[in-house]
Amino acid sequence: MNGTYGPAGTTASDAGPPGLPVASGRETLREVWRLSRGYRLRLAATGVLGIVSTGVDLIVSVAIGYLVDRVQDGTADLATVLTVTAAMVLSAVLGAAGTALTIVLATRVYHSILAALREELVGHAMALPQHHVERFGTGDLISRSSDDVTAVADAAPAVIPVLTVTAFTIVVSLGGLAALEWPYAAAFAVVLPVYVLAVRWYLRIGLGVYRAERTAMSARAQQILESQRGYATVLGFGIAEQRHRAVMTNSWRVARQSLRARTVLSMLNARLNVGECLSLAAVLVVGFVLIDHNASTVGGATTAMLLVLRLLGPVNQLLLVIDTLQSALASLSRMIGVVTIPISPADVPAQTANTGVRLDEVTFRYSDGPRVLDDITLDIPPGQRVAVVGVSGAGKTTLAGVVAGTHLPQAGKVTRPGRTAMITQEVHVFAGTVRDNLTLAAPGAADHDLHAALEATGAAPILDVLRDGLDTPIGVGGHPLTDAQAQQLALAHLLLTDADLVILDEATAEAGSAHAAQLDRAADAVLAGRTAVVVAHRLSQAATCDRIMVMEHGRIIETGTHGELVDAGGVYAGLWTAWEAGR
Ligand SMILES: Nc1ncnc2c1ncn2[C@@H]1O[C@H](COP(=O)(O)OP(=O)(O)OP(=O)(O)O)[C@@H](O)[C@H]1O
Repeated sequence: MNGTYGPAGTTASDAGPPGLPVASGRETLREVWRLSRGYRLRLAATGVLGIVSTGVDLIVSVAIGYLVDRVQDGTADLATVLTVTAAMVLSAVLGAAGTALTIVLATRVYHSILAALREELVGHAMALPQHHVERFGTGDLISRSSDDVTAVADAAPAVIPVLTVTAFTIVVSLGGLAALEWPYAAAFAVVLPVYVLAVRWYLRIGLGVYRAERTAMSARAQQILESQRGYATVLGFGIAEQRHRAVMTNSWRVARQSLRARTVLSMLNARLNVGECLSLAAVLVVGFVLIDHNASTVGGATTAMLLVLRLLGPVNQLLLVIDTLQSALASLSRMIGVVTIPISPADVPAQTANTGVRLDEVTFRYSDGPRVLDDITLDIPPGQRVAVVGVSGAGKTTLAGVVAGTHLPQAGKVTRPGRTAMITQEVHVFAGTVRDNLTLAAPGAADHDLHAALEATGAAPILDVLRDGLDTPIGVGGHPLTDAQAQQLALAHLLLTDADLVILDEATAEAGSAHAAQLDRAADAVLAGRTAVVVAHRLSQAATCDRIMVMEHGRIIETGTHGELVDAGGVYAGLWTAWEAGR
């Protein structure tokens, strides 16, 4: 594991629950350097433009010094003043234009690299085995791919102009001071440690404070998410008050961390004021001594003061945006932390060209809980449709997850075809049009394919009630769909993906209802000609499968066709009798 787990830089009391890894400074730099691969030429060109623009801009300070000397020795005439003024205006305009262009170019590269990182983050998060995500908490993952990305993106307008201007101004101004008279550069250099110490103090304290703030925000997001997801449970157990208190506690933690961050910022400001005062005084004293010894002119001292003043502005601004920079860096290290989680080959189930499924002595448990799947071995030949039945809690959904590859077994081996698709009990409708939802995993599908899939799964009538047919927005903010419609749409989507192996773990539908019959027909259309594992909540569905596996306490206790199992008079026969009686 590359990253360090848990919120770096926080005290035990701040830490909250263990989270996804946070990348160290070195890892963050390495990853950013790697991501910048395609942009390095542009970055170099931006650097050259920045240095030239800053150099042109500094001509103003030199020109003012020159004018002071000409006025002092009485050689300044109107033509000289006008020429120097024109040169100053021109250099100021060219310098400003060049700096603006530098900032635009730097911002583009910044956002391109950020977009590449976000793509990698989302891709990596999707590839993480579900048990990883469950262990660390989806709230943290969501916070990193939303809040943290926003923090890094929002930092751009504040940070990039200052970073670009400061970096080039420091280099060019120090060079200018040294070229003027080295003692001027030395005077500034003597005060530089005050700034260095201020920055080091802030980096030492600030980074930890900002990470703690972000971590507290993640914990709060996780709390709120869990309370919302488990709303029915919260109401059912009457624990709303308790959940409310937990969210309040986390919100206070966020408030405390934010207060700490702002206090640290005020203390930084005080240090900056001291630095500014000392640098101006140092250059003034050096200028006085040099003029006194005829080693510099008044114009030279004026230029030196102007250069130092120019230097102080960006340096102070840089330290002030370190606030935003720190926050962005903390977010960046959290984003990169996800990217650096290695996905070992063991996390990816073995794939086979064969379209069948094989499980060899598979054992699975959730975290440190008891075994939910206990030494399961099974072989599903290509094209066979297998139903998994059993009482609630027997391990059916878990088995489906292991076959689909979303759960990684602790022991044993799973082999499945590459093109696998699954419908779980929670069908999610993405915000977008019906077409967007249907083509998510089948981007090349034409409209007539979409209509055919909807027809085959009995979902075509959904379009009749939608104003713009396939173009109607659904999901969050769009036309609301019933659970049954969402499920039918998911089945149509599954049909379009043309997977070799289909795993169905649909939500239960009341036996004998029109909805149940509809879903059975839709499932039939989707499963035709494919290898399939069906978690059969309706035994009518199991009865039509080629083979039935009965699960109990994480083990397969019976297997056979519907007829064989009914005749055998075992557990399945009992379930079937109860089912028939309930219809
Ligand atoms: N995410 C989880 N974390 C911890 N334990 C879990 C998790 N999901 C399921 N379990 C436990 O694993 C066992 C098997 O659950 P599973 O959902 O696989 O059973 P099932 O047969 O599909 O039940 P149902 O028909 O009610 O969906 C149960 O004891 C359940 O409490």
